[in-house]
Amino acid sequence: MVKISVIGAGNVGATTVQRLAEMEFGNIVLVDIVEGLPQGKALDLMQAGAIIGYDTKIKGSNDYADIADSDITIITAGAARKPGMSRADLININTKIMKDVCENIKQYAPESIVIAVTNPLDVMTYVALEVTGFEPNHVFGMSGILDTGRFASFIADELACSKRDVEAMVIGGHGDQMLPLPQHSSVFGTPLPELLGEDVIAGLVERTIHGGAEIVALLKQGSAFYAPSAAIVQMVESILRDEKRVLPVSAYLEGEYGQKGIYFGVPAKIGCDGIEGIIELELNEEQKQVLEESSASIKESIDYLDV
Ligand SMILES: NC(=O)c1ccc[n+]([C@@H]2O[C@H](COP(=O)([O-])OP(=O)(O)OC[C@H]3O[C@@H](n4cnc5c(N)ncnc54)[C@H](O)[C@@H]3O)[C@@H](O)[C@H]2O)c1
Ligand SMILES: O=C(O)C[C@H](O)C(=O)O
Repeated sequence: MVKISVIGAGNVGATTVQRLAEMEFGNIVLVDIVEGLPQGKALDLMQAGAIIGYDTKIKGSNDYADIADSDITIITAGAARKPGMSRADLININTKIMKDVCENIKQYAPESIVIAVTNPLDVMTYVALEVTGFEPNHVFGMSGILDTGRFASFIADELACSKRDVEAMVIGGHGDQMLPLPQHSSVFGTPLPELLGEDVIAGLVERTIHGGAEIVALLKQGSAFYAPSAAIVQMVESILRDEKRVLPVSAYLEGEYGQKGIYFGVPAKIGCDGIEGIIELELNEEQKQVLEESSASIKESIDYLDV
């Protein structure tokens, strides 16, 4: 039986468990440091199964021994930003949490594929790699599917078309220097620049880049979790069903896109062995420059880390 563990029973963690339970992929363990929180949410989600009609077993726990033999471990533990903060402002508090979580994953679930979600995403995924010592293709981060989903949603709204017919692409770091790619985005095969004017596209790009902050400002407390959990589940599905879908994820680069030794959002083939290939897209000079700036800020944060 497949086993998935979700660390962090907050907004992203609990919503992810809800979606996973409804998909009936396998047994789920939900871990948090707050006593009673994962147990209470697990019980509630188990009871929902009797109404919705799923038999997924969900265990809430404060004990990492319960994640033993997990096939996939998803890390959502950590602080979310408040209005006015950048994701990078979370680096100190969340590095400490990631270290604790990843030491436990290394001890109890050494064969597991790790999906990091905690922000600042690309840097926290690097912490997960360093602390677990797992193979880089088994440690990667969720961000690009979310950013791409936001871009696709804004494109669909602008064109008054179905989101299902929009293919969008966003690469780079999960921060203010992420790079939405209009020429690699299309609606039913027609590239975006043939459908919308430059100014309109620029507006959609800008809104995508600040999509997370827009929600943080509206919520006033916490950050997005419905779209993030949907993105996590898409990654889990591609792994467990060995779909080999090409999805934008934060992957460890070893020369691709001219980058080495950092996690960066790129399209990657996701299957039962985790990241099974990285796809390099054609970029113009201006886009290459944005990627350089984005990677430079990630490298700076990595140099500052104490791991
Ligand atoms: N990568 C992305 O695209 C993306 C999207 C959304 C949220 N996030 C990030 O995900 C993280 C969680 O967001 P959220 O909205 O669920 O926050 P939340 O505050 O609702 O939940 C976080 C949970 O982590 C738990 N936690 C803290 N330290 C822990 C530890 N050492 N072990 C286990 N659990 C611990 C807390 O008790 C809390 O229940 C944040 O860092 C947020 O910025 C990333
Ligand atoms: O914006 C945040 O802080 C959370 C997440 O990274 C997001 O993009 O929604």
